[in-house]
Amino acid sequence: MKGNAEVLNHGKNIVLIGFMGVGKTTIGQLVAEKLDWEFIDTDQEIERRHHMSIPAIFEQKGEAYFRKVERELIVDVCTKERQKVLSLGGGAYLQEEVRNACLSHGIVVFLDLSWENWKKRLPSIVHDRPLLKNKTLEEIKQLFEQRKQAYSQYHYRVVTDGLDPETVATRMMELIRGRNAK
Ligand SMILES: Nc1ncnc2c1ncn2[C@@H]1O[C@H](COP(=O)(O)OP(=O)(O)O)[C@@H](O)[C@H]1O
Ligand SMILES: O=C(O)C1=C[C@@H](OP(=O)(O)O)[C@@H](O)[C@H](O)C1
Ligand SMILES: [Mg+2]
Repeated sequence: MKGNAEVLNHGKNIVLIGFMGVGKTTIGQLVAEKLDWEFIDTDQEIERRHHMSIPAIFEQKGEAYFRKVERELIVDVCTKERQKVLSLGGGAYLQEEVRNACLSHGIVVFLDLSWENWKKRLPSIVHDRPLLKNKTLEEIKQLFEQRKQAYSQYHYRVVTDGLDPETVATRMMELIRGRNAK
């Protein structure tokens, strides 16, 4: 499977989108390993460049600053790079410029998880997601529902309910390959 860039999308970047905690970082890393492509997680890259954690950036520089940096990074990668697997932060795709860059230059894969299964992950992810802190479950559910609209623009959707990360990654690659083979 490795080094199969020309077969898979002619080397177009693969972009993972979806709500916080659905598995973009985990699955993106796995897909990149399988393809032997470079993996870029926008949050990890922003943390690396700032020598700060995402919660610290939100707290000290504000969300507007974070959104600007995130947008610029994604547009840059989408327009200048190839053979990258790019996992976005869950809120990035709400910005029109981000959606346009990803959809026109990359293959966008939406990781979809039901609310019922997502809820079970909340305790393990809440500590480093500033937007989930100090919110009731009902408020988080509203955010989950509101964001569905933005995530509806994609090339492929993978429903991840009941699937372990390895299975999700394999399914995602089969989907993309299938399209390319047509
Ligand atoms: N398919 C899966 N099944 C079970 N747990 C998962 C799955 N994908 C990710 N996780 C777990 O869910 C949490 C959030 O995953 P992460 O990759 O950080 O999501 P995101 O980048 O979308 O916020 C992590 O604890 C991760 O281990
Ligand atoms: O949905 C969001 O607005 C955010 C999602 C996070 O990334 P993950 O989706 O990887 O958790 C991170 O970018 C930040 O906490 C904001
Ligand atoms: Mg992530």
